[in-house]
Amino acid sequence: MKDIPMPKVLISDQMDPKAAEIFRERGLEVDERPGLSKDELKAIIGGYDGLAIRSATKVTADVLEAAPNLKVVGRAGIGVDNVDIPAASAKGVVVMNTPFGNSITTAEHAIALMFALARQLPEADVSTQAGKWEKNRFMGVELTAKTLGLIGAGNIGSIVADRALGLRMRVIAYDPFLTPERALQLGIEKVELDDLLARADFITLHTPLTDQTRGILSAENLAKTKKGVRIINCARGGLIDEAALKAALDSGHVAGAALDVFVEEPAKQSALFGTPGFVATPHLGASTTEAQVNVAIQVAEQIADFLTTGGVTNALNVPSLSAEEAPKLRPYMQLAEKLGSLVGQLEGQRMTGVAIEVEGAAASLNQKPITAAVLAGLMQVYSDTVNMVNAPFLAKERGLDVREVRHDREGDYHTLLRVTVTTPEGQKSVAGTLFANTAPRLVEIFGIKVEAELDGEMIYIVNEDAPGFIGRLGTALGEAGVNIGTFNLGRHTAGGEAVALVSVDSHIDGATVAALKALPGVKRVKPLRF
Ligand SMILES: NC(=O)C1=CN([C@@H]2O[C@H](COP(=O)(O)OP(=O)(O)OC[C@H]3O[C@@H](n4cnc5c(N)ncnc54)[C@H](O)[C@@H]3O)[C@@H](O)[C@H]2O)C=CC1
Ligand SMILES: O=C(O)CCC(=O)C(=O)O
Repeated sequence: MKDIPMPKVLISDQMDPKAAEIFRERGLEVDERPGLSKDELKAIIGGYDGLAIRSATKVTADVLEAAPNLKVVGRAGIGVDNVDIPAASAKGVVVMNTPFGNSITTAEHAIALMFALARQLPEADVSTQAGKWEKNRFMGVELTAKTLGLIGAGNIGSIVADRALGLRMRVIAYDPFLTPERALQLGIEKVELDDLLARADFITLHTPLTDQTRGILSAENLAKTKKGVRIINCARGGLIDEAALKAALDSGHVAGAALDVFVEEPAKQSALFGTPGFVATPHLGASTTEAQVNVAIQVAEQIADFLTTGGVTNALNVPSLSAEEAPKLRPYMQLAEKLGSLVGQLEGQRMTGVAIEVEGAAASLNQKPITAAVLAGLMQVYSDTVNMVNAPFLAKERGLDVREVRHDREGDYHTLLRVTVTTPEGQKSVAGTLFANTAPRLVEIFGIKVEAELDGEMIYIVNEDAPGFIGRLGTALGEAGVNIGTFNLGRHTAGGEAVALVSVDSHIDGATVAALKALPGVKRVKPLRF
């Protein structure tokens, strides 16, 4: 028996040693190579199944191009702006993050920077250590009873709110996705952006960088802030217009600004450096021992789960599938991929829509991975590098209308999966079940009942049901030197249209297809491969 190679993971950024420990404990090979240049990464990435990163490694389209074996990228942290997710999806690579492991730490950094601004701690420290003792220079402001404006009230923003309320601040938040119920639960006031800009004594940003949030603190919006406002950004560079912030600090409209993140990182130089009231840290938001242990453990567990069990947690481009669900769903996903592949091979690129129906026991399962598996089978007619990750994107790109239907009733089978495609001639459907809950079987093809395993090389034949046909078919295959494995037959009515699904031990070449087509009563011959 051939040995299955052990999956290999590359850790390409500085990461807590716990990550490598977990990979080894889970039976994976791991290399730790932080600080690689892009070319060095491209030169070695081809040998890895998994990549564990923080923010320094840039997983760009050309890095992905150099990684034919890569299956998963795991970000030990939250922001994935250093990963080209559309390119990863197109290549079938799962992208995961660890959305909670460093939230508390980052919220604490925002609070630390708020105190640093309120009491000018960095400048006071430099002055004092220079022997100046400038007690009168450093007059601060109290936080109690001040208004803190959160832009973004997700995981980190909510923790900042909680800590700020503990400091007896008033907290207002601008977040279009914050529900009034959640705001009430957090004890904060949901406001519009202009209201926040006008009212806040301190503003802290906690959104991802998107087309909607880029430059949310633009020159125009900075001008709407209260004179003397202090601004903190521990989220992403690019949320604030850095030139406009510099001007607002110089004019004294903004009393202080603390940035942990910059448009260009590493920020080795910036017009903001040296500006009075400006505080900078080098993207330290997540840099505590606790947070780094958390994210290292989480990312390693998630990557190891995926590579060893198929479990998918915190993925950004594929439906989640817990390590507990994965073994239960695996036979369904095999069945789904086979049915998708069957109908794709038979209908080619003419399909405009697909409906995926689950019935009986299958209806109680997470349907998203089943759908993705059907599409992975179906879309093989367009690309031979398709998998569950890129198939839904490919289907969308091709304008395929995908529908999911769930029937709680049980029909003839305790569990059934039906794939119906829309073609120029109408709807055509195939259905399958699991024997003994594990073995995928085709039970219906285009309205005809059959019972077949879809495996290896097969031939699909449509013929007129007439005596002697099976003998002639067997003879023709024998003359072509093709050995038959199994023979599965089905028909609408006696003497009507019949189908044969024949599994064979070797590839069916064009000459054999032609010989079968020449048999009396044969309407269609299509070699299949699973
Ligand atoms: N400095 C650092 O080291 C770290 C930075 N971060 C960054 O912090 C940011 C926030 O992280 P989380 O709170 O975990 O994310 P999250 O996804 O839990 O919260 C983001 C919030 O932003 C809101 N939002 C989205 N678009 C918005 C818009 N146009 N205007 C206002 N609000 C909007 C969302 O509704 C959501 O509530 C991310 O960009 C992340 O990358 C996270 C960890 C460490
Ligand atoms: O890994 C880091 O140090 C940065 C963390 C971060 O920015 C994030 O998790 O979004």
